[in-house]
Amino acid sequence: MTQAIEQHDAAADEAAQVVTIDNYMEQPVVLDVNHVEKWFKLPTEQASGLKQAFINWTKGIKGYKKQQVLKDVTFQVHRGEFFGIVGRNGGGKSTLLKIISQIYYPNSGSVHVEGKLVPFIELGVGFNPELTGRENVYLNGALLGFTPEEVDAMYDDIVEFAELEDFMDQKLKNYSSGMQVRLAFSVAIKAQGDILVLDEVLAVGDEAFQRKCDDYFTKVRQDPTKTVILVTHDMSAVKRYCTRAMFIRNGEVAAIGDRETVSESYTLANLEAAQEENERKQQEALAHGREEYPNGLNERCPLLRTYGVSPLMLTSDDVFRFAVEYDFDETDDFYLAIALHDIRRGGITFDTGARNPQMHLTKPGHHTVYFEMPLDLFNNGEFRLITSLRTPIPGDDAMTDAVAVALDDNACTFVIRDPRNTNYALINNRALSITPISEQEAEAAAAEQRAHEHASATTPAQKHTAQ
Ligand SMILES: Nc1ncnc2c1ncn2[C@@H]1O[C@H](COP(=O)(O)OP(=O)(O)OP(=O)(O)O)[C@@H](O)[C@H]1O
Repeated sequence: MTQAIEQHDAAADEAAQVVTIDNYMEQPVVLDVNHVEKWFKLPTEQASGLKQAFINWTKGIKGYKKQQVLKDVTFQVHRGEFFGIVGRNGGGKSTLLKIISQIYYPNSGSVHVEGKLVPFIELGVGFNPELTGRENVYLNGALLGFTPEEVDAMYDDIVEFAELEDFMDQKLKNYSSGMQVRLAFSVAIKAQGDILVLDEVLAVGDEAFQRKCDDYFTKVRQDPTKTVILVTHDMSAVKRYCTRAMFIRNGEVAAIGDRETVSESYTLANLEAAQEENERKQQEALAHGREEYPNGLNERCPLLRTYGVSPLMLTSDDVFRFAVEYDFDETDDFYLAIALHDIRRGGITFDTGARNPQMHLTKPGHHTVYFEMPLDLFNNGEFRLITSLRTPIPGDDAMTDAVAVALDDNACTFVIRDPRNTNYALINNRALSITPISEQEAEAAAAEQRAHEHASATTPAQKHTAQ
């Protein structure tokens, strides 16, 4: 009995040490990034010879332009944290990881690392295709600063995790790319480092290996001595593992803090960027004419797009206002049909119907129409409005032809993020509630409903007779 209690206490102590958003500040800082700036010189005008170089110099032409990739990046990671870094392509995440891993040096600012850092940021670095799997493990171990004896001690573990027991004496060049990734990743995580730096590793390997990585991350998250810094585009990975996260946008820290807030800022930035990009493409197409039509559009209807007029991230209290821009010149009798697609849960949540009188359009040509939709029923989620332009089929009151559909970039995606919405259901608990009642209340209410049903089923004439 005493032993059982002791065991329980030990487990409780261990659990108490798991680093979370609430206690990470109590842990020592293991990565301190201070005002880091990084730029690259991109060549502009090549000097073809000494003479040209001299002429360029006299004219003050530098022959390169400075591309600033990181701007005043400052953050700290504490021991035991699982720290996520997110951002769009080209935002500077990999460059930051390379600076943290001392592959690049910053142009200004400083990085201080406490403990042994193991990077897994680019496949192939530290591996030689002409060597066997076994030799590569030792080579990589040496590059990470381990002695051959230390690699001996972890070798079996690495091979077992990679599930490559039968292949270790084959040359790496004969491995499939998935096998190479497995070996490299196994070395990185089984090497007994203090800080593991990973770039997009979740996107590699087959399903079974990913599950294994998933188990590993779940375990390492509970270990207060191991720190993980993970760059990913996968918001579900951020929400599953990370203590905290940081969003890097155009080389700057756009958001840092709890994983929900950061992944929301990232989602919003993506939605806004997609909408801006779509707008730009439309303008370009209108100015220069189209060579080919986007998915869903055609010569008859070269433009149909739905876009948010309201912000794209809203709460259940908001009303979402959006616009549908179209270009259709054939008839004065056509309709829009709008379907609301629930991206998170799947399926069409709502559909206006193909011949909704409110969606009847009468102006051919290039126009924009505006709509509003209250969101008070909905829970948190991501929703996409898919619009189609339809013409009635002559002689049929119900059927229509879909002339064009606003899909992909032409559809509009918005998200509802309301801190009051806590469950997964589509309809929020202010729109619909399920409340516990007693058996007596249930029986009494049901009896009343039955009596009411009976009374309304009885015709007035019968009622009269009964009286
Ligand atoms: N060695 C280099 N020389 C010149 N420019 C570079 C170099 N490395 C990165 N860049 C530039 O720096 C910018 C940031 O790149 P980086 O790879 O850090 O972004 P990222 O956020 O990791 O993107 P992704 O998600 O696509 O991996 C890009 O514009 C890239 O072209």
